[in-house]
Amino acid sequence: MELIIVKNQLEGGKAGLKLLSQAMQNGAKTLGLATGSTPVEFYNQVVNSSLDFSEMTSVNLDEYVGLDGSNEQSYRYFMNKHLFDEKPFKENFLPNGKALDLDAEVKAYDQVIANHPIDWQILGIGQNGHIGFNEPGTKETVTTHVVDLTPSTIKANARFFENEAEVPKQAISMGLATIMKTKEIVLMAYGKEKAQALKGMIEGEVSIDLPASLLKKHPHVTVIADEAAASLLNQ
Ligand SMILES: N[C@@H]1[C@@H](O)[C@H](O)[C@@H](COP(=O)(O)O)O[C@@H]1O
Repeated sequence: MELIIVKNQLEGGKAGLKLLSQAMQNGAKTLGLATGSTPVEFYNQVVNSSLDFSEMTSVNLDEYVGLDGSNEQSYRYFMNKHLFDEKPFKENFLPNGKALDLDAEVKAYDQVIANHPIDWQILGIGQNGHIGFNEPGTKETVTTHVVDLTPSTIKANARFFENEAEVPKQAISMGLATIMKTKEIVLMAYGKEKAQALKGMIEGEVSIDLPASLLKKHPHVTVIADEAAASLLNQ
């Protein structure tokens, strides 16, 4: 696991863009994308770059159950706004949060990923160490699945909604096994709220109590952290 410490999110976005450009030069065709506040500056950098995505495919990590793409809090809406409207891809996949049959939807999404193996995956990290929406205690072997969000994640994500009661209680998320299969991972962490999770991930034992720690077993992970997120590290 390689660690790049940057001054702030802007520098982190630039570092991420550099890694993405290299991956695309090396033939990456399918990008695994993430939402949340963490990758916003990275997407800004991408939008302002000369990179061309017209032959690229994207597969997103997750989506809230019950929200469709016209809902401003949906991850589809977020991705359109921050990236896809500005940089058209050949195709963009996200789980369908409005699917009537969620079992069928998770199977269909696994098939999408099987058809488009992810070359380069971007990740944020939850304050409790979740990646995607794989909360502590999730099985390491899961692929796409429906998740009951933990109270702490609902609370953390409430800032994007009018109030906490509006936050969906479930999401569809790529599983840990899916994430571990991606060829290259870039995880970004910014702010002191992420310092504890980052320390646990980098310096702690591999444990499902902190899902991001599994990434230690992945052969190609780069962590981009700002000074606040890296402030508890022993170095
Ligand atoms: N499902 C998303 C994750 O993909 C994201 O990495 C994390 C951190 O969010 P933020 O970047 O806003 O801190 O929480 C959300 O719950």
